[in-house]
Amino acid sequence: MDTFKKLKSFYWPYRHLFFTSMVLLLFVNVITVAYPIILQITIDDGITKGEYGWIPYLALGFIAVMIFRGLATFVQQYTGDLFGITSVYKLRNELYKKLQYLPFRYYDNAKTGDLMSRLTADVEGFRFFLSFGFTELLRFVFTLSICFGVMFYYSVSLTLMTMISLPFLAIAVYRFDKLIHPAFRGIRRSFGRLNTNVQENISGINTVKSLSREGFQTSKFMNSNEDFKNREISTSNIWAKYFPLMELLGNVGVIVILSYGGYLVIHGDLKPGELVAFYSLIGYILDPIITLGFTINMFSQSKASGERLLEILEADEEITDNENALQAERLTGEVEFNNVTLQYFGDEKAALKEITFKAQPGKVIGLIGSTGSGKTSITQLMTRFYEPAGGAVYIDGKKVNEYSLHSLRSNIGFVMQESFLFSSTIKSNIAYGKPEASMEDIIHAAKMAQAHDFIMELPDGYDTMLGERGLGLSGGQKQRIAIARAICLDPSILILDDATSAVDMDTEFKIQEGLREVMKGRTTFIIAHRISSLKHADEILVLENGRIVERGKHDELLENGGPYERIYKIQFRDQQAILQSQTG
Ligand SMILES: Nc1ncnc2c1ncn2[C@@H]1O[C@H](COP(=O)(O)OP(=O)(O)OP(=O)(O)O)[C@@H](O)[C@H]1O
Repeated sequence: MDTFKKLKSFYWPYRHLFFTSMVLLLFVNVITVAYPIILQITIDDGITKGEYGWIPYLALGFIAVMIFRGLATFVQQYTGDLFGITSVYKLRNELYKKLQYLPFRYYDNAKTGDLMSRLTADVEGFRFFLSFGFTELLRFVFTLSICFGVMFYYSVSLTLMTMISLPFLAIAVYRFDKLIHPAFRGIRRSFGRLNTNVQENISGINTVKSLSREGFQTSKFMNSNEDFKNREISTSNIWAKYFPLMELLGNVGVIVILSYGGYLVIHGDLKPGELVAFYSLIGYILDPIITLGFTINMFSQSKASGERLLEILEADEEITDNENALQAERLTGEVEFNNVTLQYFGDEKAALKEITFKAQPGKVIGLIGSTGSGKTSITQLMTRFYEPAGGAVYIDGKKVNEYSLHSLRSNIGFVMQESFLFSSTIKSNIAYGKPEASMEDIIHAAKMAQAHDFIMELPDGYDTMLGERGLGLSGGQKQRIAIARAICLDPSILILDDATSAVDMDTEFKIQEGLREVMKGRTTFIIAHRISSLKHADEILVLENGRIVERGKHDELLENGGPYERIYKIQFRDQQAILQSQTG
């Protein structure tokens, strides 16, 4: 019940709907028990005694009871459903909000398909229980207590005899629950894996097709599907074994009524009408007892779903605003790293070691080094995507964690290696970080990013709808829109992480010409593999294995005889080779 207790804040505010539904359920149960009682009176006081005049009145009473019951059932089901739907609406919103604020570290280990199945199938499983499961559990309690009450009133000994099989039934139900709960948890996990497979396959369809791995992907999916199927089969086996057993044990009561009840009637210890009423009552009791398996099953499923939802809700947000966080309107953009170390979760060695540098406002810092040397990691500490394990990062003389995340990040324009474009218009993609931006701001940003001309050539210009992940644009065009997006923020710090790697040299040159204008008054970090992209930087930091191994201006570094010079020579040699092949 811990899961339900923890999720209480989502359904408890709507308890009035739940209690209305429950009171009506009790009412419906009481009325239901009136049927066999009316039947008993009709037989014992009407037919047996020859008082036929009563029968039309009893029939009318019966119709009235049925109408009442129908109305009560309608309202009871409606309020019960509303209870589930409204609770889950709030839960779904909360889950989505939580996902927005979870740190990058969470996503490093999470799988999209699995998260999707939590937000859909698990939420739905939980709703189903709130709407129907609770009601079914209470129906069980109400029906059993009311029916047994009436049965005891008619005959104590016959009631006790009908209860003979109940302890066995209880054992069967208990064992069923013990098996079915883990089985359902397994099904939910397996479904999450299945979703992940589909999602990854669709997202990576280019890679799959270009490497002709369709067969491999299909068999990978088939394995997951097989696992899902096997789990479903083994769960349905549990059902198949226990359901008839529970039904059989329940039916022992019917046999007892017919044999022992018949004996009592013959000896005049029970009236015939009472025996008929008994027979109907045991029918009412058996139904919830037998479906108790189904209800428990639903309970188990929703408990498993609730646990998976709680895993998201309870995940540590880690990187949040500190108390009294500063709301900096506009930073000047002085960035300082003081002996910073970074260790990613699960990694044995540090990704950054003893990083120390200071970037004055408006300066351009170039970061170069082999892949995995830590260039991106440096920039991700400025935006607080991750926290350093040692040392501190300062912006405008204050530690980055002193600012509110919003004010910090809205001062930093980040163009990533692979920026994500949403399936909406180009205009709204550019203005994504600054929704209040005017059309002039958007066009200005696009012009700076050398994107305006190609946007104007598109049929709907800035109103062109982009497909998912920017489908319909070339890699270079997507990147230019991403650059425009960062510029649109008018940030005081601009980070270009391999931002021009997807464009040709000519476009790169043009973008850089434009960026030179953009960089004015902003501290800019350029991560690049091509020396040509950062040779004008005020300071170049050369990284190797998470350490700064060289620093200085382009000309100074060329004289150093270190890694920078080596990279330059390789790239220069390549250029020479290209030129020779073109001229020669
Ligand atoms: N989210 C992460 N979780 C765990 N390890 C990570 C994560 N991101 C980066 N790393 C590791 O940290 C190290 C530095 O990575 P980083 O991305 O900063 O390098 P980089 O110099 O930007 O490389 P590239 O030029 O390929 O982009 C690498 O060893 C990488 O494997």
